[in-house]
Amino acid sequence: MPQPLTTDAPGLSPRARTRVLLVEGDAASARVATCAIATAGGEVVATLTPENAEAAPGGLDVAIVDLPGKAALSTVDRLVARGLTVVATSGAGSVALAVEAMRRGAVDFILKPYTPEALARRLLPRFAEVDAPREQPLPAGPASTPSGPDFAAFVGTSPAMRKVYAEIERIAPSRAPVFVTGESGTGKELCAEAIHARSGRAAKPFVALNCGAIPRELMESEVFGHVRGAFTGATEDRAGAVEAAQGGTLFLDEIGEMELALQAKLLRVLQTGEFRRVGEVRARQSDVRIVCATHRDPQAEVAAGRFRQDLFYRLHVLPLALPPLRERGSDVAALAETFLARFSAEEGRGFRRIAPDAMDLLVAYDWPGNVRELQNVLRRAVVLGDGPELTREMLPVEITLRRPAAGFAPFCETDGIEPFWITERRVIERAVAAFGGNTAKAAAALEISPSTIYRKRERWAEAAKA
Ligand SMILES: Nc1ncnc2c1ncn2[C@@H]1O[C@H](COP(=O)(O)OP(=O)(O)OP(=O)(O)O)[C@@H](O)[C@H]1O
Repeated sequence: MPQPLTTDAPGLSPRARTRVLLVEGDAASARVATCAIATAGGEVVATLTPENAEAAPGGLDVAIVDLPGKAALSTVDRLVARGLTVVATSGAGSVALAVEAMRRGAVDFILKPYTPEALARRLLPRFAEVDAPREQPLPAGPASTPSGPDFAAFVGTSPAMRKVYAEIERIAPSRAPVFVTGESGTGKELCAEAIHARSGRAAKPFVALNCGAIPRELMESEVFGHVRGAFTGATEDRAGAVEAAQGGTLFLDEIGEMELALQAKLLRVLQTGEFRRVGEVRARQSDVRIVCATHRDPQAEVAAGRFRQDLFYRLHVLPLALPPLRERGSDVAALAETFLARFSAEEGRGFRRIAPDAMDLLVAYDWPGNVRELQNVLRRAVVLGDGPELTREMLPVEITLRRPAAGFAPFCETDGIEPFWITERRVIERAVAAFGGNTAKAAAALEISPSTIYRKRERWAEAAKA
């Protein structure tokens, strides 16, 4: 009889944590999911591959089941029949499979690839449901305990973010579309999740599609589904994200990357609720709330002819602008401490605090890649170093170069010299801020084209992600 690959984690009280079965054939995904389960307050009792899922032990609360193909649906059936709360996961392009899993009793599905943080956020309410009287768990581990989120999954109490939280509360109950703008990594997806969770649709699916990450030729099928024979490789009928999100919320990230022809079809959904699977004659009726997001200036995209004006006005009913991290003051420190504690627990390191001079550098840095960049900096420091203190030497050079070190000679020849891209970025960001975030006006004042600014920003954000 096949044996579980992993058994009870030592030192965890089985009564205190949600007992989870992980059915996952891919070792890398299993590692990410295990981190996420611990962060959300669960305990992986067994990790099984889909082939040996029959070996699941008793006493489980939740099963997280990857669906590599149709055959795995029978595992969902068996686990649902055993009374487990089943959460399905699947790779891109498997939306139809996930829809079928939900029809068979799975309570949620989560598209891969996921980060540990994103998966943990989705699992947390499910774990809370199976053990309602239990207190909301905090990440386990040796690091200092983070204070937890301040609103939904957001950390931060700066005036700029309090305004965002109040707006989310106000707009969540409406059925109208929401248009979220903000630089890359500011938390636009988190925002969409918070809106969904506070809406009357919270019990229905939240489906996120990143239009920038899906190959153009597959996009229509991912959004609307297709029928068998619609194109080469379409061997069966498949539902798309609109159907998967039926009754719930569809989050379209990087909406500006959607082709104009597809934008017209989305407009029709917004006007009449109608859509067609690719290759299908009859129209279907949808009931989804659309939240979309872009890191670009949408008005400039409309002006440049890349975004349909009629669609823009249909979507831009409830606009929500997320401030860049550099405008959130002390949130940087709160976020850094939260991430240090979280990553230290996940990576089994003993970090407990950030040295004051390292914290000064973090707060002074202007974070072009925003919260995601801060996360990456902390993750890298935790993985490469060890505690108890995170010191300035553990920070990357673009952060430590920001200011001369204490005791730096006042007239040293190299004083104030920095890499060209840092100077360039400062000039551009200052111009954009001076024109209230209007990239087109900032570009005109700098006598460069707006696309140069977009390209450079993308490069800085990519560098921050690397
Ligand atoms: N205020 C916050 N508190 C805690 N975590 C945050 C906060 N804002 C963002 N994050 C985290 O930072 C990461 C980036 O956030 P998210 O994906 O929502 O950004 P985004 O604006 O959608 O980025 P992109 O434009 O690149 O798609 C995620 O892991 C998210 O959980």
